[in-house]
Amino acid sequence: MTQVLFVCSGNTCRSPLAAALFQRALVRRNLAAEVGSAGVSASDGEAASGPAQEVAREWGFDLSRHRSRRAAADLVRSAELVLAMTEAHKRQLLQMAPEAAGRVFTLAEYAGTQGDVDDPFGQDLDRYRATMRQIETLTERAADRWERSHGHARDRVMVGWDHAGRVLREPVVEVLRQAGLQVEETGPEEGQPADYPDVARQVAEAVASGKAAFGVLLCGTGIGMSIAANKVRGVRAALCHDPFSARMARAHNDANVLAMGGRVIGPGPAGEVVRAFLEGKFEGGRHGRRVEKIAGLEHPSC
Ligand SMILES: O=C[C@H](O)[C@H](O)[C@H](O)COP(=O)(O)O
Repeated sequence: MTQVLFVCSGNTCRSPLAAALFQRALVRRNLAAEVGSAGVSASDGEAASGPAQEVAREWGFDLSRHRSRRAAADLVRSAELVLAMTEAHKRQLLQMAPEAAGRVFTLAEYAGTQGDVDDPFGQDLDRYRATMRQIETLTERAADRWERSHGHARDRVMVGWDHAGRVLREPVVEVLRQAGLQVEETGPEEGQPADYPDVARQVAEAVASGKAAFGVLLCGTGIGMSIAANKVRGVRAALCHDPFSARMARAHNDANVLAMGGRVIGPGPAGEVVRAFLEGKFEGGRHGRRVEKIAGLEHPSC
């Protein structure tokens, strides 16, 4: 499966160059992903254009075996991330596969900036080189972002508590460490009070920014923590006090924060809930569509 798909018009120049540069940026970061490219108006089976092959060679790549393919709806739907060279390509992709909303960006947008990647088609070699440099800058930044969400952060979890949730801190952290995860902790010392929104905010922002793969929040009931964490864009906090709910929170809701209450559940059962949360795997499919709709609620249209 193509995990990261770069898309331009004909898939003979910009997108194969971007795929090659992004792949190299990942290798340099010790990361691996299936990277591919396609074109919204491509014919299948065309070689990369002569000048594209030439600049690729200058940068140390061999595009001679590249063959173009059309960015069909299935390909777009199945990719984890789709990076379009221009806003127009992005619009076309979303028209073709609206359910991919939230996974389709322009390359510049995903790289934290804006603008289209220039099309050098029919221009001299210097224009191709300029485009290559532009893509190189953007793919480096895109790889940094990919690393934040897929790199070492994959093993990092943040646990936060207030005075009433502190009782669960130890069993929760122990289960996470046993699972081989790196745990970052935040919360008051024994006997010190804390306002749960302050703690929830720290953990939720770490998750939303990709610094932590997920978070665990502990207060008296888990309710305040879950309400507060869910105010942070990109966070899906689930309040769970039984293993079934915890597993389903991952499987159906792709929850990235687990909230529990130290006045509701004991240390042993809390450990079981964390184990179930870790075991749960997001099922995608119809659940993916629904999670996209949750994300849509974060960007009201009026
Ligand atoms: O939802 C909120 C949490 O359960 C808090 O931990 C709780 O409200 C703290 O209450 P108190 O300040 O009375 O210990």
